[in-house]
Amino acid sequence: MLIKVCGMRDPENIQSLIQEVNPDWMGLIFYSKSSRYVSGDFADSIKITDVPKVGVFVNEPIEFVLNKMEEFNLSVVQLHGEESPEYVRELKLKTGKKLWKVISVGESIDWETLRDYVGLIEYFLFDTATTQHGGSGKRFNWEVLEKYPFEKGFILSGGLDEESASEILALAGKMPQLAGVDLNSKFEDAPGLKNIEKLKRFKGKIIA
Ligand SMILES: O=C(O)c1ccccc1NCC(=O)[C@H](O)[C@H](O)COP(=O)(O)O
Repeated sequence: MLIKVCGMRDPENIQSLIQEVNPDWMGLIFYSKSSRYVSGDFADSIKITDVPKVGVFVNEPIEFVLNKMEEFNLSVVQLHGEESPEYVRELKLKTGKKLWKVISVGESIDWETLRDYVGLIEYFLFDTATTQHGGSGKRFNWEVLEKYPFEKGFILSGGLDEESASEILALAGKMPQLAGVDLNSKFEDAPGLKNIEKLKRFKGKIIA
């Protein structure tokens, strides 16, 4: 089970995360309305950190994404808005990097609307629908995923906490497409500041 820790920005907290948790990815949020927004002030120290970095974007112009990829040395782009398959195709052509498409989950999902993304992305990321786009701290009803019709891997997100570990493992037992989890607000002491002990405990439960 792969682990992404999202909403990082504090250089000391990032160093502790890398040394003590060693996640598969660290997420940086480039959505200016988020309380976890990463400004350019942090770029020099974050750019050189030794962990794959996922940039989180909400309906941004492609040029903005390209600039942040360069500025922060991003390995993955997570598209957290209403970006169309055409937008994703263009971004893929221009960057050649791995792209994740977020699907905001409410009561149900119209799976056909996801089909055009399948050949373009590395993973879908399923997150709880919210007017703030992300970071709600709320779980969606995972039963919605039971009819997931693709082989494409996905990342589970939305309000995951320490107590979610056993249910995540049970879901992974039923769904081999579940490649990883995305951890955020339930592991924070303050927006953008993660509790390293909580993350370590969670990792201990989820990684055999
Ligand atoms: O976390 C935010 O503030 C945020 C705001 C706007 C768009 C995306 C955002 N977060 C991106 C993520 O991938 C989060 O980890 C995901 O939404 C889950 O967050 P949480 O429900 O707090 O676990």
